[in-house]
Amino acid sequence: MAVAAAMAAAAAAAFPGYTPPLPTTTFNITPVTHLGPFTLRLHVRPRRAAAITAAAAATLREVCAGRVPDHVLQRAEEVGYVVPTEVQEQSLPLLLSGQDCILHAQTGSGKTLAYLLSVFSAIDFSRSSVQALVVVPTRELGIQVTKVARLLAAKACTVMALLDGGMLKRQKSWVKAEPPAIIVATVPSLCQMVERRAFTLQSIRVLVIDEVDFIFGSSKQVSSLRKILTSYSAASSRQTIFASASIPQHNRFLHDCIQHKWTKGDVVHVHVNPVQPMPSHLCHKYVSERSKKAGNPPSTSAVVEFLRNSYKGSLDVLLLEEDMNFNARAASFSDVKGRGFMLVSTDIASRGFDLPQTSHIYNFDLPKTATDYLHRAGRTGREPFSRLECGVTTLITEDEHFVLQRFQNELKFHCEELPLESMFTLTS
Ligand SMILES: Nc1ncnc2c1ncn2[C@@H]1O[C@H](COP(=O)(O)OP(=O)(O)OP(=O)(O)O)[C@@H](O)[C@H]1O
Repeated sequence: MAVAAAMAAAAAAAFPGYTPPLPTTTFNITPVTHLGPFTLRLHVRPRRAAAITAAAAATLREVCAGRVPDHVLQRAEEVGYVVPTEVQEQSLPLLLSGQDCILHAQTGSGKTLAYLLSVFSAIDFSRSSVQALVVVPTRELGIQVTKVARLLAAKACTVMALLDGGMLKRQKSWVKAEPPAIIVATVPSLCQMVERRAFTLQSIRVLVIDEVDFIFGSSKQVSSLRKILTSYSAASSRQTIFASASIPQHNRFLHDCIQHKWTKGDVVHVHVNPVQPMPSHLCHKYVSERSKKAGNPPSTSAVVEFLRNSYKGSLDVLLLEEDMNFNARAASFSDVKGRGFMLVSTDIASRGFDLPQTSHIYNFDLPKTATDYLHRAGRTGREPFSRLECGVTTLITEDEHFVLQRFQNELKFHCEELPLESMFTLTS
């Protein structure tokens, strides 16, 4: 279970570059099951926005000139997207010329804006038809991407979210009556709508699959994803963009893209920071805990209950996990965007979740794979705060040392042992 501890303000999520004043706070937590009588000290630091890429040669407006409508660029600037991040600088010239692309860059590097600008450059704002489709793995990521797309579109076109737990029946008649230009969808909701003939994907100009390795890795979703890529629309008639911070065996994936006609034959792999997949400013620590049993993390509800009792009145502790109903998930999600908080979450929040001011991640269990570790860690150290040092602390058992070492070798990062006594204060 990943525990993202952060002091954040909603405005920072919606308006990059905005820095609300934050107090420095140290929280003492007594972890729940295996740690018994210890107090865990959580430090939450205030952090200031860093100037993003002062050294970047051109502004976003210059990179997109003549390709992205002026009103979209205007909105982007108002929101705070002025200078392109590295992945945007590298990919936008290709994306805006209509090239199929695999965007492969570190977590929090700004892939969403890169592919959305491509979407806005390709759609015809005067046409009433579904022209762009962004496929996401989770409802929460869908809400986030929809929000950025709406922010950029202002009222120039409609962006509809077709997400699990949504009102698909009602949305079906809306899509038919007034087709939105852009749809952001999870795979099951999208397939339901297409199978019920609410709309076709024939007129799609841009198809984006975000967190592509995650969706391909789900046995439940993979056959539907293949249909979206090949049966419902043809690669030759659209621009196809895949995005993720991790594309294991990317050469093989590139080969498959061409072989299976998921993309055109001249698809480009934009790989930013290939040598260092993990953002370098993250500070990794681990605590070896003798009484902890591998693969036996405390339940989320136990952790939440404990933390809520410990922080009554001083800190909001929120929960986000798959088992919650969609309304409760939506409430938690909008709450975390609203004020300072500590979020207790399962891996549902480990992909794409963008809370830019998250400064600490606490892994109560060791993630199963190096890729999972990378994505959980990537919830911190995100643009525009990425130049500041952020921390990832993982509780492991003695048996898990070698697994963590394997992750370090694979992702090329260094994880320092945190002596138990510097992290815990004996309270009994
Ligand atoms: N050019 C820019 N200027 C300022 N902020 C930016 C810029 N581009 C993106 N951001 C901000 O950077 C943060 C991370 O962006 P985004 O969510 O797109 O990352 P990502 O690469 O998709 O990460 P992940 O792989 O974790 O999903 C967001 O808060 C976004 O608003």
